[in-house]
Amino acid sequence: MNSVSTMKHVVVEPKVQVALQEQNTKKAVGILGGTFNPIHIAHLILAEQVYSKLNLDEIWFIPDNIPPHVNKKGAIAPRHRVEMIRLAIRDNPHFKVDLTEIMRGGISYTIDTVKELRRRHPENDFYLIMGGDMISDFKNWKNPHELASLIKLVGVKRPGYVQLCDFPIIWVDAPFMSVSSTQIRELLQAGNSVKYLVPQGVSEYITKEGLYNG
Ligand SMILES: Nc1ncnc2c1ncn2[C@@H]1O[C@H](COP(=O)(O)OP(=O)(O)OP(=O)(O)O)[C@@H](O)[C@H]1O
Ligand SMILES: O=C(O)c1ccc[n+]([C@@H]2O[C@H](COP(=O)([O-])O)[C@@H](O)[C@H]2O)c1
Repeated sequence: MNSVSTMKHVVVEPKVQVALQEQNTKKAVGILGGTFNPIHIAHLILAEQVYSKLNLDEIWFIPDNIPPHVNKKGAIAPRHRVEMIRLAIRDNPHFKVDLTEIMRGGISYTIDTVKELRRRHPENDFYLIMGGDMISDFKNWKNPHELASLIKLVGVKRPGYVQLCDFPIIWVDAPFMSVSSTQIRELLQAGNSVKYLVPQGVSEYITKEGLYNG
């Protein structure tokens, strides 16, 4: 007997039916926040691995306006970071860029973003994707307990970081990648190539706009 004919004999209460329908119609969206200064291959690879392994419908890249971390302030203008994300994801129909944080302005706290996204998109079920460095630091974020109660947390391990966290994390395996935006900025400042570390369109944009020159 196949599963479809088995299902015919299962009586599902109306309340449960609604819950099941809601579950099935909600779009599963992974959100990856970052400064993306600039976006690089590790961002793209980890996003694709999470998309595929958690069977999500979309991944939204959310560039921050002003990053909460003091040491991250002074990133290049949002318009350049957004354009580089657009160029990096243009061939991938399930990757999107979302401008919630840039439009809101000010310091980009994730709790504010998650609340705004849940209000504007009740049709979606959101998953917050974080690299291992973010996971280690998560307890120091603004309202971490409330945040963890509003969204599922997804972690991708990152070399050099202790992946300890008291919050429930869905860990997704991805190739261990030590690439970082810092490393790319340093290579560019020293006049070295970043070919293959960022998509070709991003590398061309950096050259055309003269970004990250020494
Ligand atoms: N190599 C990597 N492995 C796993 N996660 C990563 C990696 N690079 C970035 N991430 C994750 O991607 C998200 C956005 O990262 P972000 O834009 O800060 O890039 P970054 O490379 O960490 O930048 P920077 O070097 O400027 O600190 C964060 O959750 C971060 O942990
Ligand atoms: O909400 C917070 O308190 C908070 C503290 C640190 C980082 N974040 C978010 O984590 C993401 C990665 O941050 P960053 O600074 O490494 O680019 C980005 O979306 C930040 O807004 C959020």
